[in-house]
Formats: sequence, C-alpha cells, structure tokens
Amino acid sequence: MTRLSRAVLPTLRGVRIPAYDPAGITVGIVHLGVGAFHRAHQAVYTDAVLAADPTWGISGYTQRSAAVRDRLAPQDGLYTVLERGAGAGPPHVVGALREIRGPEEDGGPAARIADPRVRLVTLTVTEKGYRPDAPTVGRLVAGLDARRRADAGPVSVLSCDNLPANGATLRGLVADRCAALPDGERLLDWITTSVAFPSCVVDRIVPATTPADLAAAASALGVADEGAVVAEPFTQWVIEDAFAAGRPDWAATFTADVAPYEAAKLRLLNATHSLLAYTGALAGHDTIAAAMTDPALAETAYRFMTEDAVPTLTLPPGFDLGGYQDTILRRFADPALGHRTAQVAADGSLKLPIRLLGTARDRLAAGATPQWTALAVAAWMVYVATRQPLDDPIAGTLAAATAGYSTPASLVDPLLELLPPVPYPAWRDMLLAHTARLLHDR
Ligand SMILES: NC(=O)c1ccc[n+]([C@@H]2O[C@H](COP(=O)([O-])OP(=O)(O)OC[C@H]3O[C@@H](n4cnc5c(N)ncnc54)[C@H](O)[C@@H]3O)[C@@H](O)[C@H]2O)c1
Ligand SMILES: O=P(O)(O)OC[C@@H](O)[C@@H](O)[C@H](O)[C@H](O)CO
Repeated sequence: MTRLSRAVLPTLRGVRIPAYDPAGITVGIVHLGVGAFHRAHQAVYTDAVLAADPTWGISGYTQRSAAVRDRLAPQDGLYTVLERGAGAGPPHVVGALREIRGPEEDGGPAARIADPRVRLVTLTVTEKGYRPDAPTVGRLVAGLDARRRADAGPVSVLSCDNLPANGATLRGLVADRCAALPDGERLLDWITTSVAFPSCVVDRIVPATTPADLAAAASALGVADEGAVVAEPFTQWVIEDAFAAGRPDWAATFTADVAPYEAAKLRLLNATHSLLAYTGALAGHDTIAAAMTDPALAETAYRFMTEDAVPTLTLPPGFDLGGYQDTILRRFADPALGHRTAQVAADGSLKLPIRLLGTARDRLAAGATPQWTALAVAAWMVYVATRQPLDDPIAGTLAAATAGYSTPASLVDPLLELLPPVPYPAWRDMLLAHTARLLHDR
C-alpha cells in the first residue's frame, strides 16, 4: 500500500491536512521523546500555528530506540491523529514534525539545540526520563553547552511530562548535571541568565497505538500510516508564560502560576486514573473504560476525588470543580479509546509518589482518614505482588520485596520501605486492612 507522504496529501479526502506546505517550514523547536503523546498534543498545537508562523517546525529526537524515526521518516514526518469518542473530529494529518532522528543520530540533538533559529526545547520522556542519571538530561545539557559555545542566544526548555513543577524539576536536574562537569560552573551561569524552564500542565488521553489503530488509519486515509496515533477529542495545555526567546502562539492557557492547575490535574485526573488502573486490573478489567462500567469502581473513583483529593486542593479562581470532575469521569468511561489498565499501571513506583502520596500526607496531617487513597496504594501493592512481568523501572526490586509474602504485613512493610514516607501509623493500618481484603477477594 502507498505510504502517507507530502506527495499524496492532495489526494486525501475527508481528512484534515496541513494548512501550509510542510516543505516551507523551518525548525524552531527541538523535541526529545517523540512518543504518542507528543504527536497528539504539542505537535497538534504547533501544527495549528504554522500557517501563520512557519518558523516553529519541530525537530524530533527519539530517546530510547529509533523505531518511531523509522516509521515517520519515510512519511516526510507526516502522521495522522485519529480522534475517538464523543465529539471526535475527522482524521487529522499533522505536518509539524519537520525532522525526525534517532537518539544519537548525527551526534544527537546538541547541534540542533545550538542552532540560533531554535528557540524552544520540549520534552515528553515519561517519569523515568527525570531520574538524575537519565540520558535525556545529559543530552539536554550537552545541547545547552553547545548553544552557549555557539553564542546562539537564549532558549526555553519546556517539560511536557506529568510531573509536579516540571520546569523547576528539570532545571534542578540540569543544574546537578552541570555541577558534575569540568566547565560546569560557567555553563550553569549561562543557563541561569539565558535559559527559561517554564512549567506546564498537559492533558489529553493518548493510548499506545495498536495494529488495529494503524489498520483504521489506513482505511480512513486510503494510504498506509505507520505513525498514526489515537486520542480523545479533549485537549488542554496550561503553560507558565515565562519564555526566554519567544514562543508559538499556541491555543493554550497561559498563566503566571500553573501550580493550582497542576495539583488539580495530578491529584484528580492522574491519581484517579491510577486508582482505576490497579483496582480495575485486579478485578479483571483490561481497559479504564471497562473498569468504569463496574458501579463499585466508578463510585470509588468519585469518592476518592471528592473525599480525599479535593480537600487538599487550592483551586484557581473561577475553577469549575464539579465540571472538571464530571468531565474526567466521562472521559475515563468513554469506551472508544481502549486505554489499557496495564499502560496506566506501568511505572507505579514513580507515579504513586506524584499522584497519591501527597494527598495521603495532606489528609492525614489534617486528621482525616484517606481511605480511597489507601485503597489505590494497597491495590498497587497487590498488583505488584501478583503481576509478572511487571512494567516498572525497579521491577526487580519490587519482585524481590514481595517474593514469598504470606500476610498483609509481609506485603505492605517491604513495599512501604521503597516509597517516600507517609509518616503516620494510621497509614500503614489502612494499607493492611485494604490489602487483606484485596488478597481475600482474589
Ligand atoms: N499518553 C498520555 O495520555 C499522556 C497524557 C499526558 C501526558 N503524558 C506524558 O507523556 C509521557 C509519554 O507518554 P506517551 O504516551 O508519549 O508514551 P510513549 O510510550 O508513546 O512514549 C514515551 C516516550 O518517552 C521516551 N522514554 C521512555 N522512557 C524513557 C527514559 N527512561 N528516558 C528517556 N526517554 C524515555 C520514549 O523514548 C518515548 O519517546 C507520559 O509519561 C506523560 O508524562 C502522556
Ligand atoms: O502517561 P503516563 O504513563 O504518565 O500516565 C498514564 C495516564 O495516567 C496519563 O497518560 C493520562 O492519560 C494523561 O495524563 C491524561 O492527560
């Protein structure tokens, strides 16, 4: 079958195609980690501005393998976003990704980051990409060093991962990495004056693409698209408006402080997602939507948000909390997406501290009993002990910690040692009660 490419764009019918000639776009953004989410989120926002400003094309560098490069390069970087679910629009071919390279191809992204036309570096590298020894941070620091040496001017670095204070977190990792370099002090001085690390909150559910999704893309387009991604119609981006060298005129919400939006998103949406992933998987549900068909789990999700998470939040002025919660539950319940519980459940050792443990601490400090939060963490513990192979960067450590457990305490105590502390005796008691029930129900 013919592949999607610039040449076939004029022949496509019933499909949104770029409102500009992709060949006329120059690169202004370097993106690290060209996963499904980047293609369905930041690249779509950027696609929408390129007709008016063709200087913000994206140069993408994959981070772990060249697989996405191999799928997209033969397609001139073009791919389709297939919206699924209530309110879905037509298939949308995105042209913003103007270059695509493997992690270390042509020496990695340093030369591109040092290009004066580049004014922004963005990242979607998962929670794992922000560990101190992560190769991405090294590549970013090498790029910033090359830019300083080239005197290529200020630049902004925008993390688009689900982390609290993602900009400040990345700045901290970069500073630590600089401190370990021979000429690190000079580089850090330059970064302090010339590089901005705005934080942002990203939101769009983008499941991993399946072979059935690629077949659906081929059928919709009439040509093969090996880079297609599937997404819900909902999309949101809240960005701290603190850039060092300009930014695209994205249709995002720009604000001075993203922290209240970030807490609402991580503690309501992502935390509830994790709760449904672990409890749903233990109940035998393959997808988040299937878990939401179980009235007990849907009730649990609602009560977790309302009773545990909401009291810990300071919301932005005018924030429609009821609408936000309802929308989250409606999005999770949409069966069209097929977001697998196993995908959301992956990397729990990194996600739980971000999504759930802050709520546990805040509620316990207030003298409350965060039962639903404890249920989510207990469900993770039982999931960890009973799923093999486990998709987690410390899977081996988790397996060793849970090997041969025989009682709730012999499961809970070693796993508590591996998580950041929640220093309240009641927390352990709640976990013991929930794991006892979950193990009994299996
Ligand atoms: N998919 C979503 O619904 C969604 C929504 C909001 C935010 N996000 C954010 O985007 C991230 C990526 O999601 P995705 O759907 O694109 O996943 P994906 O599996 O399609 O892509 C993951 C990307 O991260 C890179 N990566 C993985 N581990 C890495 C590591 N240790 N170091 C460096 N790079 C690494 C991969 O190379 C790949 O480019 C999420 O972890 C989250 O922070 C995703
Ligand atoms: O992408 P991850 O693995 O960090 O988390 C899985 C989901 O909870 C997450 O991707 C949500 O779908 C997303 O955050 C919605 O905006």
